[in-house]
Amino acid sequence: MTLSARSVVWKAGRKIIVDGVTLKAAPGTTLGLLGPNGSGKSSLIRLLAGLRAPAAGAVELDGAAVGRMSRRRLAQRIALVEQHATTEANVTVLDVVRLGRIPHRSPLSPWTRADDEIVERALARVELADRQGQLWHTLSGGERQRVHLARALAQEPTDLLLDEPTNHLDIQHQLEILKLVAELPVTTVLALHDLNLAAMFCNRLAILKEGRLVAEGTPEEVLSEAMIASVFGVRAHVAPSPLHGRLHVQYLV
Ligand SMILES: Nc1ncnc2c1ncn2[C@@H]1O[C@H](COP(=O)(O)OP(=O)(O)OP(=O)(O)O)[C@@H](O)[C@H]1O
Repeated sequence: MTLSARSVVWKAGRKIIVDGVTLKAAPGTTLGLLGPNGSGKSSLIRLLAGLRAPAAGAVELDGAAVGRMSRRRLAQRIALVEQHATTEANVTVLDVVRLGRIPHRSPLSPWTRADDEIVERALARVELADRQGQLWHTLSGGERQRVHLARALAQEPTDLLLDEPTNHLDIQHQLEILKLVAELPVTTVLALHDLNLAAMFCNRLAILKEGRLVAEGTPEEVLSEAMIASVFGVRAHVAPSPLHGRLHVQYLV
């Protein structure tokens, strides 16, 4: 439930990509990772998911080193949706979402009615219940993204890691998916580019620049005009929205 990175370093060859990041996602938090292209968001998410071993530091889940947990145990706890998540061509939507149940079943345990219900619920949550039989390769980019989120929901994780989960979605689905994710009773870490959506749906934000964590806190603590100028090189006006009260960023070009 508490996923944390302690002084985590990851290198590609000799180049330092994630540079000593210390970060904790408290239970139930929706933590947004923000930063320019190439700042290390995806790399950090893969470290948190246990897909990569840090060159230094540690990633822990409830105090246990993620690197020492079995793949199966890890998959029972952490679900990951990657930025360019793909899957084999000749499978249906239902096949993909059913994959989410694999970590919870042993080779000898039969598929149960409960598994069916979990899969159906996950599909309904992303509004694709009526597409169960459609072939994966015929889906649009946004539909694929929603199917992968449904697969992650069917996994019933305690911790959900999402790399740009809205990049292919129309605005209605961006809002719906982020609302759904923010309301889930799980810890979520998600990489986002849209500062306004981050302010609306995340309780905490972590800002990366050149692999380093340069700010962490509530949107109100972190999303300042000075931070946007220094990290993103963009002038902006930041003020609470009179409509919904969350911070609203307007860019000045
Ligand atoms: N396996 C690798 N080999 C070499 N360089 C890599 C590797 N993986 C990542 N990088 C580099 O590390 C940097 C960070 O990449 P990463 O994908 O983590 O950034 P990001 O913040 O998610 O970017 P974006 O917003 O563009 O998705 C980039 O410069 C990338 O080219």
